[in-house]
Amino acid sequence: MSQPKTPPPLSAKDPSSFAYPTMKDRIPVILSKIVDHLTRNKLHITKEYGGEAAREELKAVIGAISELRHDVMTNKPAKPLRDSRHDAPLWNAQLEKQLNLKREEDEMHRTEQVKGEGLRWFDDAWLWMECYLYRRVQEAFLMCTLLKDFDVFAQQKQDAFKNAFQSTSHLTMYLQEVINRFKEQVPEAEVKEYFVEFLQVSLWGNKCDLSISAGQVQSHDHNPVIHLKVLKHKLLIDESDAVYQILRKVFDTKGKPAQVDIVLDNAGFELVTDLCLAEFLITSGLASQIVFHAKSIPWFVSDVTLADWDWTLNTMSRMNHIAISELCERWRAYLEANTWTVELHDFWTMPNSYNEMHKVSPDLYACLSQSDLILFKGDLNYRKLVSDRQWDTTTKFESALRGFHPAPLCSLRTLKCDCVVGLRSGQVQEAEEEDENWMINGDWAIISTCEHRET
Ligand SMILES: O=P(O)(O)OC[C@H]1O[C@](O)(CO)[C@@H](O)[C@@H]1O
Ligand SMILES: [Mn+2]
Repeated sequence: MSQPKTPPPLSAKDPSSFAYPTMKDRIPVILSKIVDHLTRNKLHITKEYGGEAAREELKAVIGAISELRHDVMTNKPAKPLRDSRHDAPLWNAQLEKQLNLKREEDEMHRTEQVKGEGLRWFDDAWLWMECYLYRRVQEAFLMCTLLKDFDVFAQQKQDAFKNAFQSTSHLTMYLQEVINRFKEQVPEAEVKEYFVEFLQVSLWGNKCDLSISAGQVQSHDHNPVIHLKVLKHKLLIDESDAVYQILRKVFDTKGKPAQVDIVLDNAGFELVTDLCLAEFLITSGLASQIVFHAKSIPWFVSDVTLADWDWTLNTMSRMNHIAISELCERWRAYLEANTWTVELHDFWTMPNSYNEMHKVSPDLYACLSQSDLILFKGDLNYRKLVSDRQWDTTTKFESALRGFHPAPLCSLRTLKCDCVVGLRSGQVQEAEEEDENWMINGDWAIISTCEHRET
C-alpha cells in the first residue's frame, strides 16, 4: 500500500498553529512561574538543601531560567547542553543532526541563512524545541551540586493530586465495589462494560495536565465514572471495543492474560486513573502483568517521575480513606510480586518521535515488543507517535505511525495541539461548529488503536 507523503512538522513559524501561542505566551509564563516559585521559596529551599552554598546555587538557577526565557522570547539559537547528565551527549548529537537536516533543507529550497546557524524557537520543529526547553530547565539544576535533583514542579504536582481528592474518592470507592463484584463470576458483557469505563476514565484523566494551563491547578470534584456520559459525544474516535478485543485475543491465543504496558503521562488525578485502570486489568484477569513507564527527569511540568510515583503511593497509603488505603495495599503487593513494575528510560525525555525509537533506543523498542498492548497516555505521547506533523485529519493512524509498531498499541489522549489523524471527513467541521478550540483545549478526546503494523 502506498504511504501518504509525510507532511512538514508543526512549528511556531506558522502563526495559525498552536505552536505559536505556546512559544509566545505559554512557555514564557511557565518559565516565569519557575522563577517566582524559586524566589518565593528561597528561604525554605536554602534551609533544606544546605544553607549559604544552596543560596548561591539557587541564584544561578534563577539566572539561567531567566536567560532561557529571554532566549525563547527573542528567538535565539538553541545552545548545546553543558551539564554532565549521561543523556547530554545524545541530546547534543540530536541537536547536530537536526541542524544538518535544516542545512540540507535550506540548500534544497535555497533559503538564505539570514539569521545565522542554529535551531530557533519560532522557526523550527515545535516538538523538538519544546522537548529541548524542558531539558534546558533541567540543565539549570544539573549544573548545581546541591540542587541537582530538585524538581521545581513537584509542589504543583502534589497540589494537583490534593485538589482531586473528591474525584479520587469517588473513583476508588467505585473500584472497590467492582473488585467485590469480581469475587463471583462476572458475565463477559459486564466485564467489557467495566473495562470501557476504566479505560475512558483513564483517558479523561488526561484533561488534567499542568502545562496546558501553564501550571494553573484546577480542582476536580465530580464523579469521573458518572461524568463519562457527559463527555461521550466529545470522544471523536472511540476504539475502546477494539482495545478490549486485543486483550481478549491474547487470552484465547496464548492461554494466559496479557502484559500491558502503560506509558504514563501526568501525575495527580491522571495517575490515579491509570492506577485504577491497571487494578481493573489485574482484577478482571484481562492482564497478569503491568509495566508502567515513567519519566527519568521532571518533564512538561506535570509528567510522572519516579519520585512522584513514590510520593503518590506513600500519600495514598496514609490517607484516612478506606478505599484509597486498601487499594494502596494491593498495589504495594503487586509491586512486591513484580506483577506491576515501573520502568525508566531516557528515550521518553528525548525529542525524537517514536518512529525513530528502533534506531535511537533499540533496547526500549525490544522491551516494548514483549508487550501485548501498549497504552500511550496523553497529548505529548500522541504527538510523538504521529511525529507531530501537519497531517490531513483523515490520514489513517497506522500510516501516521510511520512504521512504529513494537506491539499492538493504543493512544488515550485529550486534544491539546493542532495535530490529529483518523477522523472521518466532515468531523472537523462538526467539531468546529460546536467549539472553535476543540483541537487545543483538552475538552475533546480520542481512543485510537493500531493492532497490526501497516503493510
Ligand atoms: O500532558 P500532555 O497531555 O502530554 O500535554 C502536554 C502539553 O504539552 C503540549 O503537547 C505542548 O505544550 C500541549 O499540547 C499539552 O498541553
Ligand atoms: Mn504531560
